[in-house]
Amino acid sequence: MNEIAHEQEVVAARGVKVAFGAVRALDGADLVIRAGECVGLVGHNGAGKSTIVNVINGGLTPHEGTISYGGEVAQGITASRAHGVRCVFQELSLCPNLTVAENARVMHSDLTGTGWRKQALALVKQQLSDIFPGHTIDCESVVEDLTIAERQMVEIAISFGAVADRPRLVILDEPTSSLDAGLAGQLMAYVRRFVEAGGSVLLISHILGEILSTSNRIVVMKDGKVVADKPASQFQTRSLVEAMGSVVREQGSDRTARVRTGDAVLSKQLNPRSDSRLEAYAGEIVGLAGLGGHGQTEALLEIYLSANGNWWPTREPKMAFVAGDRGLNGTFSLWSILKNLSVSSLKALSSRSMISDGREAEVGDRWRKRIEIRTPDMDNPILSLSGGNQQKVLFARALVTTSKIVLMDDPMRGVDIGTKQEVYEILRSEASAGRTFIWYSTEMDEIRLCDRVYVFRDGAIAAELVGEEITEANVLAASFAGGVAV
Ligand SMILES: Nc1ncnc2c1ncn2[C@@H]1O[C@H](COP(=O)(O)OP(=O)(O)OP(=O)(O)O)[C@@H](O)[C@H]1O
Repeated sequence: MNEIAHEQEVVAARGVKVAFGAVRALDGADLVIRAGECVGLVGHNGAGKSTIVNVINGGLTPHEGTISYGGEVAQGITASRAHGVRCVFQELSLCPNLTVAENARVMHSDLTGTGWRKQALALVKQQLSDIFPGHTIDCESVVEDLTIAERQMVEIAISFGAVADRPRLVILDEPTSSLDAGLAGQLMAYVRRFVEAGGSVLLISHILGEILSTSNRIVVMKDGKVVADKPASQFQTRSLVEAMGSVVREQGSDRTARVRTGDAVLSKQLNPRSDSRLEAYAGEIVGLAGLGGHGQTEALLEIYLSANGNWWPTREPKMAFVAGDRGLNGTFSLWSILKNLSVSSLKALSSRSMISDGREAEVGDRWRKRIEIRTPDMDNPILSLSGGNQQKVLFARALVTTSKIVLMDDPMRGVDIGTKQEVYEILRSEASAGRTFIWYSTEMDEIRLCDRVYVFRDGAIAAELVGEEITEANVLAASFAGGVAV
């Protein structure tokens, strides 16, 4: 590869400061990205990663510091686009009421003329097949009919696509948060090919394995500053976690020893066409695994609706639900952080139909400390929180209820490793106290924490794994037709 091209600076942010009221989102951060490299960007929730992305992408003007593209100081979205910067945002940004091809047109303004629709269709199809060979997305469908994983794939494909000018830097903010391991692997392989051909990628992820295996260089942010910037080969998981300011904890293996007692607290026939019955017992953590989009979310929704069909709030709801697609069905975007947290327990926080402000604030304060929701004030709007911190609020919302069963739809999307470890411990202690969790996860590390796992394939349960049978090999074998779990 050309050594000069390697050294070429695509984007440089120097001494960048951005404040939102009292919050210093960026406090003098420096980030340089050169041609032909994948830079991994990691840091705790609220460290400033999405903010620096917005600055580089030209959507946010820094209060101090400079941005240069190819050595030329400039600002704004037009300048960043002109220099080949593309961004796949953490909160996906496709227009839901347009088709996949129409969304490609929105992103690529040079798709013009009478044949633009055909061209757009060809562009996305080609790009999707290059990145995710074997995908089954219909590019003529309207985006709101796609699953969250498919939307993520489409947005990635559109960003890497080239019409007149090729992308020079593609920023991927949590690109695999909704993708299963197979799709995530395909994307990481494509990133490596793109970088080898001279392109640049800024990869933000809380899944440290993919950062370590894909990046050439890793930048660690903490509290709005860059605290480490070294070749990826000089980091291992432990040193990376420590650089982020967290502590690596050993995962206990006691979950495998759990003995089922009493009657099932949940027993549900899922798919009338098959004999898929999902059961759960008090104190169990039941995992739903398999390739993404094979019916796990639908199963959770079916279970939830069968218990809460009338939608009336009750003092002791039987089940709570942690949404994975927080933008679509998780957060109330015009409400405060506190109201978003307390909305599922209003009955319990009220006396004589009046909500007790004091009790609500006390609950908010307790959970803010327990899972470190990073905000100076719980009355701030929910959208003032970083993505991972919003997800923590949704998690707290479910745990605050007295529900005996908690359904979780891939709830750790974008949550940092320190908090994840905290949440895993909360799950264990709540399960020991008799709560039941039914947990769909796209991460194998989380599936391993479960007592029992149902592997889904084509909308039905393909296998049930217990204790030591819960291995990646068995989950993968059961995920594909013809595979046999041992
Ligand atoms: N529009 C906003 N208004 C107020 N505060 C904001 C706004 N956007 C970001 N912040 C704050 O700036 C800080 C940095 O947020 P940012 O989204 O950059 O973090 P992050 O590192 O991307 O976190 P995550 O891993 O959770 O995505 C956070 O404390 C966040 O609450």
